[in-house]
Amino acid sequence: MATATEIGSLAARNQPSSGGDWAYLASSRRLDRALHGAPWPRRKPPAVGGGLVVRFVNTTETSEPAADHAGTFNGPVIPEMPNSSCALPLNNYSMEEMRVVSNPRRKTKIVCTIGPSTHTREMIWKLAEAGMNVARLNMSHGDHESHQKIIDLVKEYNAQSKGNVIAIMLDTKGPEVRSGDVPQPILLKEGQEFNFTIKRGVSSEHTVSVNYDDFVNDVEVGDIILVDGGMMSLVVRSKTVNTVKCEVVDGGELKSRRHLNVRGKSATLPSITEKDWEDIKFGVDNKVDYYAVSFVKDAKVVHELKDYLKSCNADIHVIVKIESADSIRNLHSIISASDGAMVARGDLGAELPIEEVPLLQEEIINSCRSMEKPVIVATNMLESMVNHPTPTRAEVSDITRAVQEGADAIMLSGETAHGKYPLKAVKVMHTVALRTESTQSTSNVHPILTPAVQSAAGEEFSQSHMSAMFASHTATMANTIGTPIIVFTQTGSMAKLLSHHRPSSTIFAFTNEERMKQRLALYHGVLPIHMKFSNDAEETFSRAMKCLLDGQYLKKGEYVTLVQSGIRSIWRQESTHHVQVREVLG
Ligand SMILES: Nc1ncnc2c1ncn2[C@@H]1O[C@H](COP(=O)(O)OP(=O)(O)O)[C@@H](O)[C@H]1O
Ligand SMILES: C=C(OP(=O)(O)O)C(=O)O
Repeated sequence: MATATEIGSLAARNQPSSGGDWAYLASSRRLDRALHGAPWPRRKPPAVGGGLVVRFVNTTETSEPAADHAGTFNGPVIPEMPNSSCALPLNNYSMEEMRVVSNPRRKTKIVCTIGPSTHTREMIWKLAEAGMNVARLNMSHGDHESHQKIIDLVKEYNAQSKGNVIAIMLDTKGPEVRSGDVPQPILLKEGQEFNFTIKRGVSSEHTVSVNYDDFVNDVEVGDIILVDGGMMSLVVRSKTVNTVKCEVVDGGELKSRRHLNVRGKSATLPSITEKDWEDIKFGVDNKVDYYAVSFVKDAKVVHELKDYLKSCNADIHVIVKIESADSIRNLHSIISASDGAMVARGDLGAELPIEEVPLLQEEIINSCRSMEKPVIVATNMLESMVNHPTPTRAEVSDITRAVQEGADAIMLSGETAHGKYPLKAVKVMHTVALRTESTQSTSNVHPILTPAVQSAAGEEFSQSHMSAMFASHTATMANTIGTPIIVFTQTGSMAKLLSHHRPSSTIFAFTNEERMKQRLALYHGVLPIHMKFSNDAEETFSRAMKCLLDGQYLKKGEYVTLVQSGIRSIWRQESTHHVQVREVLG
């Protein structure tokens, strides 16, 4: 174990970067060379993480289907070491990724919606290697058979890869209103009359079905109907028993199953519909990791779902989608009842004025952060990449903003579900997130102190107060001395708490629960690793160190912060929490 003197000298050698990586690059002739294609000079990385590291990297190209030619980002997963009980992915970087990074591992996680462009074995593997951390199944599309195939493929990937892990998120359709299926897109022209009917199966030049029987009752003459969050819009001119007659305001191509929102109104449907309950049962049967619950109006529905899950002994976490005026009104209670939230900007920006969306995004992220819940920013992040191989600069800024605001994860929807360039989209997301994170030195990442930590002083200390305090201090200490954190967890609780405090280096979360490894894939900065725990603490620690050394995540002589804590005590007899700084021995 490192002595106090050793730790002191460690801190002195590792000042956090202050000027930012770009400032360093820009002031250097290396920028010239980078722009003109000359090779980068090799530079010795500092002995311990925390300072700037110029990585010299190899070009990695993989063969891609169709139009998409992205390189791998998480790198190939190394085969299991003969003498090691775990294996980890190596970080291989493509030429385009050559840049100054202070930490080569991305902390912000990437959620990919799986659809027709990506539902094959080959594409799921490639998405995983390109940086996908969570696979999202949107139950608004496809059937149980097609979703089952995707779940089986992700599980097969997880079983094979060992070093990498993909969590599965089932997104409920919810009480959303959609137009029906159309054999081919219907062209809507500004000024023309167009009708929505509650009769099923209608699709003509002038009329399409709506999947919601009360649609005619809910809308009024003068209401604005938004298609696909405003890509097209219509004004209601009159109604009959079955039909809403409109005039097209902004035209476009109406495809199958498009979102319909009435500006300023929520549908009067229950948050969890009959179809949702069937899909939820399907999720229980398949042991998915997360539900993303659409159109949550209040905390009651979250409690109802959680009670149901408890009754079937299902350990599935509930992410609430914040996408309606009602969910904003009840934001605090909804998030507090949940296990995390998604800023579902598509419907949010249709129900509420679009200029509110960025402000609400920040508010939702801050609410989640203050309640120690993970938060996902979703929708349109790289929308132009559905059809184009490169993003708009505004989209790049959008990713940067979500990362700077502290989101745990950022999400791709159509980009990976039905886009032409799914792998390139993941690659862009990865690169932009990584670059943004590289500018976030410890000095500008302020952990949000939770009420538990803030109120702990002077109050009676509960176990959860103690854990929150402990995580906060551990993260601060690891930042100060510039060490990675190794945590041993059965319930995931201490890994999540540490993630909440956003330490500057990776949190290696060792768990003996396969399920926990999958769940932790969503959390900011956490690299989950499954490993059998021994009854002997020392034996387990050295297995973990060996595993990280084999995976080249640690080097001999480096220091690590090693944490034992959490709800269920492992190995500890007298202390409730335990942190040590250790030197990695070869
Ligand atoms: N499982 C699926 N099967 C078929 N198409 C899908 C599937 N998942 C997503 N898509 C397609 O990708 C698009 C974007 O995905 P997403 O944002 O999740 O859906 P939406 O915008 O319709 O809510 C969908 O509109 C749909 O065209
Ligand atoms: C993510 C969203 O929901 P969905 O894609 O399920 O409609 C959204 O509305 O932004």
